[in-house]
Amino acid sequence: MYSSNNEYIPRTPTRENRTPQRTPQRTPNRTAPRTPTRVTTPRHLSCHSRVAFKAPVRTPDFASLVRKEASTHNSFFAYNPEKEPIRAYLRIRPQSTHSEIGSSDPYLHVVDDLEVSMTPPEDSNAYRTRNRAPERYKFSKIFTDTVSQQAFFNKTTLPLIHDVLKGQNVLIFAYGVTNSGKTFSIMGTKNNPGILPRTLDVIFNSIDDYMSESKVKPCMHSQAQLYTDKEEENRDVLSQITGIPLHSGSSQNPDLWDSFQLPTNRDTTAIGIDENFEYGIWVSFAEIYTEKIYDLLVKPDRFSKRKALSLKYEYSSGHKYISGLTEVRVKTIQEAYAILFEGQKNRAEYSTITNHTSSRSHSIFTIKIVRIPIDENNYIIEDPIYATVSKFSIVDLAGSERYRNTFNSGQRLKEAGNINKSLMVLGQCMETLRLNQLKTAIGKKTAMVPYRHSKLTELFKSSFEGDGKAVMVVNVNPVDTGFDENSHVMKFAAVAKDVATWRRVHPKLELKDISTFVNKRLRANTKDTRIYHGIDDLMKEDEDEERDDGSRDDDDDDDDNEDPFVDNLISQIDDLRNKWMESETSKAIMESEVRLKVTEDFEADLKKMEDIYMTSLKNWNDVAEAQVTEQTSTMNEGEPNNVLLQVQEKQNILSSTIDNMRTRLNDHEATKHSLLEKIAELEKEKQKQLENIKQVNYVLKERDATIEILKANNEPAVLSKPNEMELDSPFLAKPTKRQEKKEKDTYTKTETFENFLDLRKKLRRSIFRVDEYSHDADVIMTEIEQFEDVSFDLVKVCYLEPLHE
Ligand SMILES: Nc1ncnc2c1ncn2[C@@H]1O[C@H](COP(=O)(O)OP(=O)(O)OP(=O)(O)O)[C@@H](O)[C@H]1O
Repeated sequence: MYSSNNEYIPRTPTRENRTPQRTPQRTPNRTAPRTPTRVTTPRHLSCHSRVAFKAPVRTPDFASLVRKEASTHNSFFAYNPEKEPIRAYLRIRPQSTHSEIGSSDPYLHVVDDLEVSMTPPEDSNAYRTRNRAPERYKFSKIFTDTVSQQAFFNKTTLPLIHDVLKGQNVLIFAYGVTNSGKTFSIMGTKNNPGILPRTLDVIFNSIDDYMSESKVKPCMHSQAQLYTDKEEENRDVLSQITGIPLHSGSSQNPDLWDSFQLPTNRDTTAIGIDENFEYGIWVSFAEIYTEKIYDLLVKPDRFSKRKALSLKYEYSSGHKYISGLTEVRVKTIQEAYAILFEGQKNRAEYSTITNHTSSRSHSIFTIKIVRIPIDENNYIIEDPIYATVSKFSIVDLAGSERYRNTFNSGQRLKEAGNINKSLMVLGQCMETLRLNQLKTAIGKKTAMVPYRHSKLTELFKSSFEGDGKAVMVVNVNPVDTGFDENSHVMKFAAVAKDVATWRRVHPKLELKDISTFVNKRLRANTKDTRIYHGIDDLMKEDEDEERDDGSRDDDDDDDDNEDPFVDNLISQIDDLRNKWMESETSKAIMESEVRLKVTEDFEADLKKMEDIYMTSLKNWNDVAEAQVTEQTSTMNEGEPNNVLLQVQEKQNILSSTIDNMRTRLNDHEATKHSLLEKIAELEKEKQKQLENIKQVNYVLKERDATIEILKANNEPAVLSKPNEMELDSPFLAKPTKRQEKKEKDTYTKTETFENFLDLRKKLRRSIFRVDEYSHDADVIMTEIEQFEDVSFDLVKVCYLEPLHE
């Protein structure tokens, strides 16, 4: 189980009476001898994804049905993804006795168990080109130079062995620059073995009596199949590889393997296994060099070209595997070591032949564990369809230093380029996976991860994408390696650590209804029930070191029956509880993120609305202010505000206009009335005057007639005085003295008067022929008007009106 900071926390021991023994041999004082029906509890066995059963039916062709279903439907496998972050463990190499002690201060400081800080020294590129502040990096756990191989293995790898024996796939890889201690961490030395030999030790220690003899073997990525007849004949692959004659009893005789010089300091740990299975162990050893995959269990031949292997696709799982890679069954730890050493020897020979150091290639040691189920009656189900395959890949990567610092031409450059390419692609994959996680969290489309750009990532795609755990060991050598190189390594680790892989949760396999037609073999009742001191005991020591509170689980006292199956169940419950906690936590985090997002969105919307409102308000204010400013600028102090005055003035003008209009309307009415009255009066007056004019005309006509008569008689005209009626005429008003004088003159000045008459005649004529003499009429009128007291109006009234009548 793992805490939030990815630290492996050992399950609290459930039995107090377990002794923390470290011998690989089982203690002889085993209690409760095993009966063929070992477990009475209904068994729900964890099974690998390849085989999933809900309720197997007793039909002869059930297995073929399952096979068919498995090959056609991926949905057949229950898929329950769980978050599984990549753990990154930092290991700091101790200063070697040969290395020069630098004059400057060390740039790497361990802050605590989880964090280091790196201060760029003055001679580093970072100091010259970037921020000079210390860089801080967090890890799942930091191991300083004093940590032993055993402690390092217990913390980093032991929990993974537990997982792989339970059917999970695991990948552990060491990353760092050359000479940083990768090979030391993975392989170790004869007296101080590293992760890989210890893993083999623990697996063999744990499996012990449950080593499978079945004919089921692993194939492809995670499939199982039976030996073919031909393979059956050539089963001694191990003997072929190692050159040591092998016979059926060899695995029982470790003396045969003495030449391999087994490590002196072997790991004696054994962990609890599920005793409902037998375990077959298969190992392989490969190398990736200049983007080509080679089998390290193939003996080098100086005279023929080394054969590169290809990656192939396993349809049912969607993952890739190295096609044609030798997989050897190992039944004892000696055999396993023999294969390991053989592979290492071949690697060294290859590097001599091809003139490269082994640190220029990636080495991949794979342990495949085939679990063969045992049914309630102690029968081994020897059918590959019921077998599960899990694998533990241990990878020692090539040095991550950048080639421009080390190489400059030819094969070295190509080699370095390819090493850097695969490591660079690994980094890109990690970065893309990390970004994809973020994108998924916010509902964005994810990017394609560039696994196919290198063999290394293509092969381990499955480990980063839901087919097991991935663990990274980051090695640094702060004394001999420069700041820049290690900073690069740290940055890679920081990205990889943020990647959460998703792993399958295997469905349960119910074995009690298994078909009678399945190939079964009664399991030899080899030994009594064994007592193992499992991972709990092992971790107890570390726990005591770390947590000195003296607390122990209460249920230890009640738990007297030693039953690995119960242990397993408890372990599963613990795991489930942790997963439940994790899922609850992630759910809560997700909920809070959603809430935060919704709140932020709302806030953003409100802010937008507020902005729009404020902007328009500001615009209005600006306009008003501009006007006021304009006015103010032209306004003297103490003067009233012109805008206001203008408005008031406009209002006043408007109301006075309305008043005026109203008054004028009233006046107009009054004027209209008065005018109408006046018109009526004038009409009356006009009538009256017309009457008078008629009479004057009549008088004048008479006078004319009289004058004509007188003229004819040459008698001086004697004009009678006008009568009363004539005197009443406004035109013949009572003459003034001057007028009297004038009249007198007129009468006396006959000639003038006659001119006048003449003119009058002309006038008559011209008016009579209006169009023809209109011009003359005007002239005449002007002349007439020259006479005193004679106006056009008078002439008109006197002479024209009668004409029109
Ligand atoms: N934790 C350690 N304790 C003691 N010695 C160590 C430790 N780590 C590394 N060394 C020693 O440092 C030297 C270099 O280590 P190692 O060969 O493992 O480096 P490397 O990173 O694998 O290099 P390369 O990439 O070239 O293979 C070895 O002599 C090794 O024994």
